[in-house]
Amino acid sequence: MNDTAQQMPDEALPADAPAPLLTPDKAAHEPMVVVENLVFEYPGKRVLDNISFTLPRQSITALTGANGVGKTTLMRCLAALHTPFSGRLRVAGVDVVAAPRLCHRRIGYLADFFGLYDDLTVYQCLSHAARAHGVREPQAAQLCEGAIHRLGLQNHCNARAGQLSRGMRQRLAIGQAIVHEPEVLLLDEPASGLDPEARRNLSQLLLELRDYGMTLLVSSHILAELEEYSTHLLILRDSRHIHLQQITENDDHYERRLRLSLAEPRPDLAERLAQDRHVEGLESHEDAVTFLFHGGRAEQHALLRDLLENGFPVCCLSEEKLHLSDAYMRGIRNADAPRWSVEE
Ligand SMILES: Nc1ncnc2c1ncn2[C@@H]1O[C@H](COP(=O)(O)OP(=O)(O)OP(=O)(O)O)[C@@H](O)[C@H]1O
Repeated sequence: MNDTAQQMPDEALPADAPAPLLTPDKAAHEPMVVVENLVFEYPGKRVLDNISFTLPRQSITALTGANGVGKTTLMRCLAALHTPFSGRLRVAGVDVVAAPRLCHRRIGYLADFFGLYDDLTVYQCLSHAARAHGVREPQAAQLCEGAIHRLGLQNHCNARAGQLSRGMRQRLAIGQAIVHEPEVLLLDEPASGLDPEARRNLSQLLLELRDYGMTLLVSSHILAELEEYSTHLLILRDSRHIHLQQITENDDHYERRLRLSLAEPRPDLAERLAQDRHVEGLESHEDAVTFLFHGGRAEQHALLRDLLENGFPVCCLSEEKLHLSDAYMRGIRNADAPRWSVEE
């Protein structure tokens, strides 16, 4: 589908128009998700008040925040299931408010409490979902086969949904959300109720979908699990404040925690490090110091060179894994941050 078609309101979309297939290179200049000044209200209650952010293509963003802050509401707005009071929402190049049906074809959405047709087989569930997204034969059969393969459901095709385990039901529900090969996948608490092995499989699956070209937004309260696959962290702090942070390396500049140890102790080490503007959150340990470093490889090299030139006997400078819970606590606490804060 070309860009002109993307701008068409839903009235111009034939009911039986085939669903668009994943085209990762389309409209590559625009972020995959663009939210500008989003306002949403339930009767008498404003839940989202002027929220703005963008999500890059092929990212996996962990959406988190306190219970009741509005994560599900935000997802439902993005999925064109809630109509905002005001604001601009574009997903995969589509204006969500002007063209919700077209948007549904570009998006896969898994609700926090999803239902399945328990009497249908796995294959029938997927086939029904594909057709509901406007896909016709023979493409529907091809897409069902693709989803079955991608989700490892080969041995369950003829099983009824009602007979599946919790983990397999979750897989099938994700299969229904991706069968039409959407560009954006929204998953609301996808890991709830899954055992550790099923969670690990889910993490692997989400990474594979990202590698396949999808952009994912995943809400969860379980930060350790989000950490396994997320590239970005989106914290809804309250109805008016949202914080976006890149948490894995996809270019040279990203926040990392470094550990530095010396061959012999130097009492002036902390003071020296604190002079570097890229260094923050210094902590002294028995045999090392750790700190957050906001800079690229060149800045890290400059820091090391400076220490060596000033006679610090550096014996090790290594990177520690940055825990999502640290990033979350800093993002949540950062009350002085602007309403839309971004950290890269
Ligand atoms: N249909 C509704 N009518 C009125 N208020 C609602 C409705 N749905 C949700 N709310 C309220 O809107 C706020 C945001 O709810 P939402 O479900 O989006 O939060 P959440 O961050 O997803 O919560 P949780 O982490 O508990 O799943 C809550 O205060 C909730 O009570």
